[in-house]
Amino acid sequence: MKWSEISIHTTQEAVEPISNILHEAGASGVVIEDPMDLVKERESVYGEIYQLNPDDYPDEGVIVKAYLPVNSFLGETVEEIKETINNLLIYDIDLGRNKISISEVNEEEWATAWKKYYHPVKISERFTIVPTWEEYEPVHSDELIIELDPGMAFGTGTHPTTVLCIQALERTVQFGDTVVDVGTGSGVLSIASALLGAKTIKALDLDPVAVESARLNTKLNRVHENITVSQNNLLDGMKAPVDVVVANILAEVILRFTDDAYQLVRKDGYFITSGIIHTKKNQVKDALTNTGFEVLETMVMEDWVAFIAKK
Ligand SMILES: C[S@@+](CC[C@H](N)C(=O)[O-])C[C@H]1O[C@@H](n2cnc3c(N)ncnc32)[C@H](O)[C@@H]1O
Repeated sequence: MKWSEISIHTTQEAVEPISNILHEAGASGVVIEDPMDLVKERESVYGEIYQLNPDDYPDEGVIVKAYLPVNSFLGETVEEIKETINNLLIYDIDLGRNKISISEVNEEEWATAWKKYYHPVKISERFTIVPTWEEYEPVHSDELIIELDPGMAFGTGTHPTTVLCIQALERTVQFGDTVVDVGTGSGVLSIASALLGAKTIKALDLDPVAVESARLNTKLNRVHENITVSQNNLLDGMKAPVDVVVANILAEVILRFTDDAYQLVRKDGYFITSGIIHTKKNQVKDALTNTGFEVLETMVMEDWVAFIAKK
């Protein structure tokens, strides 16, 4: 099959919403070329493998690339993507150069194109994310390893919004807990919860591709007996009090279900929210407080914010 590569030169702030737009338009995977990745301080003592080539990165801004199958709808799809990206300006999202280009790649190139950017990364005190195709020897005996093949779903585990969630889970999840993961993507947060000792986890996503990817990854990590993956809109139909609800979704989406999360979480339980761009921080914080949650912690990484809220 022929694939078309759509390449968007934008800003760090716009990466997340543009990635979502590309996924929703049916893109089969997203590659992010952020020059910040080249200068980030790394804790090399932990033995991660970094093989980043500066030639692959822009001098300024960020390039988001996605792959679309070449078919008779391609023209319309690209126009729709351009229009939806331009609409982000309404939300005051800086699009930078907003230069969009298209080129053709064959399936073989596409299958490996994004993998070269993805290597084992130690993302928190305890967790290291390891792509399934890499060999990795744990450096510490108490290190927790998440093996991932995100495939077409969001969630390589290394995006700041995901890292913040995993760090928040480390601080909240107790042995035997019940966790609901809203917008599970590759399943990474559910897998992290299971490795931290949660007993019953519900991993939910609207996107059937994510559901499939999460199912595969829960098996790869041998935690599938604790995790039920289902296609579901937000918290629709969820009952029984739970200890932790975690959601790494855009701020606009979080605002839609803070009330449902409050109903679902038991007293003294937690609601972890991430995916919040800095400019939307107060809006989400106010919504959490107005619903009845107490915001215990505000965590920040690059332009992203996450909250640990308690009922
Ligand atoms: C930013 S990704 C997070 C993936 C993963 N949890 C992580 O932290 O890396 C957000 C996910 O939310 C899903 N999503 C978006 N809207 C949703 C909705 N209304 N109900 C359930 N899932 C939704 C998307 O399909 C996507 O997989």
